[in-house]
This record gives sequence, C-alpha cells and structure tokens, in this order.
Amino acid sequence: MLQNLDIPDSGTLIISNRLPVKIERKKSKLKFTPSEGGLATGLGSFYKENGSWWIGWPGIIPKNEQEEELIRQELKKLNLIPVFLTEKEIKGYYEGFSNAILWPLCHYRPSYVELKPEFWTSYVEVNKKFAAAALPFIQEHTRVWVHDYQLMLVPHNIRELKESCSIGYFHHIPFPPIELFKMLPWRDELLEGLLGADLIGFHTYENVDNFLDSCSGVLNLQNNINSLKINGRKILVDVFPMGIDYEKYKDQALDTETKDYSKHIKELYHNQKIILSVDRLDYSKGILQRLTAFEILLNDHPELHGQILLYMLIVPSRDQVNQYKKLRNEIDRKVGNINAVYGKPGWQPIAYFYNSLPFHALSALYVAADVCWVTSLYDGMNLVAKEYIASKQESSGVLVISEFAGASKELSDALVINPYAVHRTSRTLYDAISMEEEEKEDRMHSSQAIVSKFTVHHWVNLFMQRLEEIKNEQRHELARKVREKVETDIKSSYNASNKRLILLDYDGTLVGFNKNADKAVPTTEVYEALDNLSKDPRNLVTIISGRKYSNLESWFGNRPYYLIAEHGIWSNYPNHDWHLVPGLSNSWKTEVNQILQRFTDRTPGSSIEEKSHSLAWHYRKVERAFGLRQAQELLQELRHLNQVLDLQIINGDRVIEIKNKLVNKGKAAINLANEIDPDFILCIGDDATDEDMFIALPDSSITIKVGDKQSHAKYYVENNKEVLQLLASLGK
Ligand SMILES: Nc1ncnc2c1ncn2[C@@H]1O[C@H](COP(=O)(O)OP(=O)(O)O[C@H]2O[C@H](CO)[C@@H](O)[C@H](O)[C@H]2O)[C@@H](O)[C@H]1O
Ligand SMILES: O=P(O)(O)OC[C@H](O)CO
Repeated sequence: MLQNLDIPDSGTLIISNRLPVKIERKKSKLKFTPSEGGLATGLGSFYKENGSWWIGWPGIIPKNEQEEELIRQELKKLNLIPVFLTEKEIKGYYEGFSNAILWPLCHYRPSYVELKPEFWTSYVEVNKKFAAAALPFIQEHTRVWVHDYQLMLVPHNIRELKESCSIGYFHHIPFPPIELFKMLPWRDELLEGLLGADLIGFHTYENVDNFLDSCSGVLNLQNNINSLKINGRKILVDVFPMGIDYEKYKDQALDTETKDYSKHIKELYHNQKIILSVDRLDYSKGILQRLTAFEILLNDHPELHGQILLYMLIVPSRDQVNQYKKLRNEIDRKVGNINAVYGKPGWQPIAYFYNSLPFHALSALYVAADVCWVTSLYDGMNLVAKEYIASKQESSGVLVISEFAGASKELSDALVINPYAVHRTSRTLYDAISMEEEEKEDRMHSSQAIVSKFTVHHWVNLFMQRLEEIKNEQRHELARKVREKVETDIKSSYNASNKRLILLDYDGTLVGFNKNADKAVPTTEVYEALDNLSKDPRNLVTIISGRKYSNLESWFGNRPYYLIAEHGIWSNYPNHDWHLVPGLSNSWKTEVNQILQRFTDRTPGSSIEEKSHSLAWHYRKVERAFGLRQAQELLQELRHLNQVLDLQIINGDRVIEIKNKLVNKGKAAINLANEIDPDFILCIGDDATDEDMFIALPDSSITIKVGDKQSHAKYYVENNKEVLQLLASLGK
C-alpha cells in the first residue's frame, strides 16, 4: 500500500472516475493503454510533469490479490493510484447513477433517466470509497482536484475530514437547467457534495449560470458575482474552457510516420474527399442525425457519389447501458442501409470503424481528413474539434461543428451547424467540401491561433491560479471574521471607554428576515441584549433602521434606547420625541409611485410600502429569479428617471427603496456621533444602506457587517444570532 505521498507544492492530487491508463486482460496478459475520453486525453499527457498524482479506476477487476498488487505497482510507476470497483459497484455507480441518471439528465435526455434508488445508494458508497482512497495522501496544504459528474459527492466527503485543504472540482459535461436538475430526488445532496469544493469550474458560461440557478432555486443560496457562501466559506464558480495539448498534436501531425500513414489513407480513398467524425459511441454526439444529414447530401447530390466518404470512427463506450446498446444497433442498421442504397462497386459512402485507435493513427486520420464533422446534440466542450485543428499543420481542412458543443463558442471561424436541422446541415457540409483553399486557410489559421493559445496547460494554470486566489481570499475573510481574538479586542476597547455610541440596524441585524415584514418582530433575546447594554449609563444604544417610525415606536417606544427611522428621516433623540429632518420635499412621489405600481401589477407577490418620505418596492415574496429580474428592470427605469429627480435609489435585500438624497444612515450616524462625541463607536448592519454608516463614521469605529458580503466594515459576523451573542457578551 502507498502511504503519505510526497506531493510537491507544484503538484496536485487528481481524482477522477477513470485513470488516464486503462488495463485490459488480453489472452490472460494485462495490457496497459491510454484511455479515451476527453479528460484522460486532455490531462493524461502531462500531469506527471509537476509531480502530481492521479487516483481513479483502471477499468479492470483484478483476478486475485496478487494481480491487484501487481497492478498497483505498475501504476505507481506512472504516478497513478487505482481504486478498484466490484461488479456490483460498476453496475450501480458507473452504469447506473453516473450513466443512466446523471449523464442523460445533463445532456437533456430526461426520458432516458432511470431513477432507481439502488443506483443512488451505490453512488454514495463509491464516492465515499474514492474519498477514502484519497484521504491518506491529503495533508491540510494539499491541493486536490476532483473531476466530473461521477464524483460529485467527493468534494464534500473530503472537506468533512480535511477542513482547510484546497479542493477544486471541474464538471466536464453540461450542467442542466434548473427545471431538469430539480427532477432528481437527490438534488440537494449532489449540490451540497459539490459545494465542498473551493472552486467549481465549467466549460461555458451557460453551465455556470445553470449551476448557480440550481444553487439558488434548490438550496436557496444567493450568489454574489459568481461566488457563494457555505458555512462561512466562500466558494467561486467560474468558466474554464478546456484546451488540448496543442504541441503534442502538432508534433505528431508533422511526424514522418504520421505523414506516411496519412498518405496511405489518402491513396486508399483516392479521389474522395474524406469527411471524418470521431466520437465515443454516445447519443449526445448526434450520430444518427449525422447519418441522416449525410444521406440527404447523397440524395441531393448524385454527382458526389464516388467523390466523398464519411469516415466514421466510433470508440466503444458504456456498452452495458441500455440506451447505448440500442444506439449501437440503430447506427449499425442505418450505416448498413445507406451503404446498401448508395454504394456501388468500388465505392462505399461510409467507412465505419468501431474501435479505439493509437495516437499516431488518429493523428494520421486528422491529417488526411478534408472535413472534420462534429454533430453533438449537447457536449461540454468536444476536444476532437480542437485536436483536428491542431493537426492541420501542412494539410488544409474545414471544421463543421455543432452549436451545442462548448467548443463552438470559441471556434467562431468554423462552420457552425444546428445538427437537428438535417437539411441545412447537409448544405453546410456541401459548402465545406467545396470551399476555396484560401478561405479554408484563413479560417484554419484563426482557429489555430485560439487553440494554440488556450491549451490544456493554460487551462490547468488558470484553474490553479483561481484556486489559490480563492484560498487566499478565504484566509483574508477569516481574519475579518469576529471570532475569539477579534471579540476580545472589541471587549477590551469597550471596557476601556466611558462614552459609547452603539448603532444597530434592525432587519437582518437584530432579527432575521421574514416574508411578512410585520412578523419580523423583536425577540426576547433582542430586548434582553439591548436592555442589558442600556443599563450602563456610559452606553447610548441607538437603533437606526429603514423602517417607518411607527414600527420602531410600537416595538421600542417604551425603552430607554434611541430610535432613528426611515434611514435618518425621523429621530427621537435626544428627548424621545419624534422629529423630522426639515426641508424635505415629497413632490417626486407621484411619478415614482406610478412606476412602482406598474411593476407591482406585473409581479405577483410584490408590494409597495409608502413611508412618510420614501417609497419601497418589496419583492421578498416573489419567486426568486423572477423577482431579481424584475428588480433589475425597475432599477434601470428608476435610474433613468432619476437623471431628472436626483433621489437616492437603494438596492437592498429584496427591496428597492427610493428616498430623498439629503438623508441617509451615514449622515444620521455621523450627526449623532458629532453631538455626543463618544470615545467608542460600535456600528452593526447588514444592508447596502448600512454601508453609508461604515463609510461616514470615524476610522476608530468598530464597524461590523452581518453576512460576509463586499463591505466597508472592518469585521463581519455570519448572522443576527452572532450579533446578539456579541452584544450579550459586551453587556456582561
Ligand atoms: N476511436 C478513438 N480512438 C482513440 N481516441 C479516441 C477515439 N474516439 C475518441 N477518442 C478520443 O477521446 C476524446 C473524446 O473527447 P471529447 O471531448 O470529444 O468527448 P468526451 O465525451 O469523451 O469527453 C467529455 O470530457 C471532455 C473534456 O472535458 C469534454 O470536451 C466533453 O464534452 C465531455 O463529454 C478525444 O480526445 C478523442 O481523441
Ligand atoms: O468512458 P467513460 O464513461 O469513462 O467516459 C469518458 C468521458 O470522458 C466522460 O466525460
């Protein structure tokens, strides 16, 4: 058994379902070959260079312990650590949950999903098995990189036991829209599993969006510029389009052996334009649609008979999963049919191969092909497209790629198709075959500029850089968090002072939010904490809120502390009589109210609150995503109007408030501070409006934000419970 690997700082512990090497038993001998599949081909060529190690399944069930040990030792030489799966685990975890639930769901095939609870049980167990296999090699400083949908629970499994290590996760396939993801009975667990990571990456922006939508819709997590907060830990979600090892494909294409083999292929199919497709056998690759489009081309262009060839290379994949078995039969039938109908002596329109090719042979095919044709119905990235481009060093060619492959977003000089539109696709294929040399070269050169820059090395570096950045941010955040040390410092300056101003926001700071604002009433703990503080004559406790003064008066009117309402418009300092800041106009209200009314009529669940000198549009009860969208539109309209009215528009927590610019919490707080001239100021708030106080108060003030958002406050606490704990501890 391996123990305590010495992974250098430059290295990473990679964990994926499949190792980049697969082992097969051929005539009772073990054969080690490179795995197919995007992740293995992408990272497999260079992970060892920086001292990384890779944990995964070698694709074989050892006959006995002796064989298992032999495999371990052989793999160890390649920096690989095997996780062996039993037949039952392969059925339940790999073929079942991974490839009969997650794969079809992520590729928009809900009807292929087999929601069997036993698949989930196996998935949970095997994810634990992978995490357990990794744990002995993980120190607190180790960088762990988990890959793909088969291991979505592993980040959480590792995080539970290794709190501070860096964990990245990359999802190589699409992430479905929330409507599909929500179908899964285990949706919460899967998301929570991923959120054990510090950085979560996807190939495209669309996937990032879908994932964040699910986090918000399923777990009710709000994101802030692609970052999420879990148990006080900040997590980043970002786009990292994967590249290929460009130099490797380029060099292989220029190799003499490759060129000779490519020439041989050309001679074999002399006078025929070779249209190449290369994929794993998978319904997501649009193989049937491709065959239909090719048939249409043959039908519409009899003059091309004998002049073109579809060279279709398919690598066997997941052949024990129902939908894959069916697909294989359908492809066999369709290819046979097209060849039978259109073929003639000396020419078959389709050359179909169902096997895996060694690298040099694949490279020769790329070199020989006049067109590379990618028809994915949905594909995370599609590396074949990029491999083809890298291989076109001395020969020309055209890439025809589906708009549903992630790679199409980068390769704008390729011919982009909708593979479902089979007639149009066949016409695009015709254009590709007949394209002028000059245009081919132009398009290929621009594509090469992109593929050679955004390589797999670039991808790894970028991902690791972002992982380090987020870890640094987490460390920084930790220092800002009010914990034992910070609390002791606050207490000692509190104890050393004689005139203390304590400014407290109300909603989100002293009490939690409630969908019904009237129900967010003060709790016994709130009264206790504030009463306790007020007992000390050196303290001036002040609640400073956006609420109407009537609200504050009804809850706290009989208390010794002071109240400031409507962001500073009303105050009962110094004699507990309410008074208004003079000179404020309300003439703007009618016009703004009309706009708010229009949005309220269009947005079920939203409401308008009229205060004496402000208007607030609440959307806490509106379906989250819809509410946010409506709020964006409303903000835009209000800002436009505000060019004339010159009001303050506050984008708060599920509320947009419009008020006179002359008053804000910052001005109210500093005015009060100037009047009483305290030697200690504590100010706590959670909202955008509280930022005005954090900015306006003197630097010596202790400012605390509730919830760790971007803030001008010096410190933060997680929630209102922590606020009350802190206040209670000061009162002691
Ligand atoms: N017959 C054959 N012989 C030898 N090699 C063969 C072969 N057929 C295919 N391959 C190789 O297998 C790889 C396939 O990678 P793809 O990106 O095209 O799809 P895949 O679905 O496996 O990858 C998943 O991961 C990748 C990487 O993230 C995403 O691009 C993709 O969308 C996602 O589904 C290529 O490197 C290709 O060269
Ligand atoms: O053959 P599989 O099932 O390991 O799939 C390989 C693909 O790269 C999955 O992303």
